[in-house]
Amino acid sequence: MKIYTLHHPHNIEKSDLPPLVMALGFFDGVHLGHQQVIGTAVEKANQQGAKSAVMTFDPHPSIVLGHKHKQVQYITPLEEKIKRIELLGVDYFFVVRFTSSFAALNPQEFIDSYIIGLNVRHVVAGFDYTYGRLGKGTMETLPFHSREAFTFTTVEKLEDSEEKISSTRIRQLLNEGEVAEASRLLGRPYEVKGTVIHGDKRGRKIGFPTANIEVEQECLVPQSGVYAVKVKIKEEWYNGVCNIGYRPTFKNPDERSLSIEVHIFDFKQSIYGEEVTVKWYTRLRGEQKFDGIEALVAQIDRDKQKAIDYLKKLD
Ligand SMILES: Cc1cc2nc3c(=O)[nH]c(=O)nc-3n(C[C@H](O)[C@H](O)[C@H](O)COP(=O)(O)O)c2cc1C
Ligand SMILES: Nc1ncnc2c1ncn2[C@@H]1O[C@H](COP(=O)(O)OP(=O)(O)OP(=O)(O)O)[C@@H](O)[C@H]1O
Repeated sequence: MKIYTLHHPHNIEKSDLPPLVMALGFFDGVHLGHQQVIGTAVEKANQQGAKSAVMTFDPHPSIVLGHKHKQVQYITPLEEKIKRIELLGVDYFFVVRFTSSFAALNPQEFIDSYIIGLNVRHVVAGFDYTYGRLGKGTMETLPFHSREAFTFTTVEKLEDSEEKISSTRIRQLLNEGEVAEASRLLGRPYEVKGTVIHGDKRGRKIGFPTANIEVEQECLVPQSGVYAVKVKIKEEWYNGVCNIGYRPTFKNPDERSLSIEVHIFDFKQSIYGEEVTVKWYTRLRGEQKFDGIEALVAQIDRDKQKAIDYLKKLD
């Protein structure tokens, strides 16, 4: 997949690009709805003998359009989004830097420069796609703004339980710890990349050594609690049980720092500094404050057994 990063105003010549069928959207998560949109673009490109393309933005428009202090947490940070979209067989990927000058373009200017100007012959987007300043351009205004330079396909709403599958809904589910439900809407287990860092080294003393994982600030960590997980270490997947939380049994409330730690089954290697991927399968319980180490250890033992039983069913 050929990747272009565009800063407004871009200086790509139309003649530098082949005829494109382009899917439009932010595509955080590359969920089942997005897969439908992108899959349609790939299919149309094949039919028309054109190349398939996806155009997305970075960072999330909400960072530029107002809610300044709100840090957006991504289901798929850009690198992961690129990887997922490439797997769908897309030929060209455009990331437009979402700056205030780009956001100020009116719908016709956006279409002229970023659609017609990039040699797009067919656009694919969902029923609720909007473009241009204040999102004034919609799929209804697209024929007018197209100047007959391209045709388009509107993808119908993909629903689950009579509700649109959306990035917002998946973020909400992850924030509620509903990782299994989120995974269903994503079409794959939810995963996050991170680095193994040093913890307090208490885990091995209580019989449950854990890999403490530091994740990028911008990626979404599910709600605190205990989860059945798989961890990828040096290209190999292992089963484990993960605690996301503040370890209230050991830490005072004023020391609140979120930790993500995985007790990996049948694993004894030292992996500090390794980059790992965690896939979350199901939430087993919420984090609790225990009266003593013994009660915590007994509970972790039960968590481990539950995770083993759950993950066994998947194999
Ligand atoms: C499966 C699992 C469940 C856990 N549940 C809790 C919990 O409910 N409450 C709590 O205070 N700590 C919980 N912990 C965290 C332990 O307190 C933690 O692993 C221990 O303090 C070691 O921390 P360290 O790796 O920083 O040394 C859990 C850990 C694991 C692996
Ligand atoms: N469930 C869906 N069915 C059909 N099209 C969809 C669906 N979800 C998103 N799309 C389309 O996919 C593209 C990317 O959409 P976008 O990035 O806004 O995702 P979203 O899931 O709707 O996000 P948000 O929750 O932020 O609204 C757009 O063209 C959008 O219309």
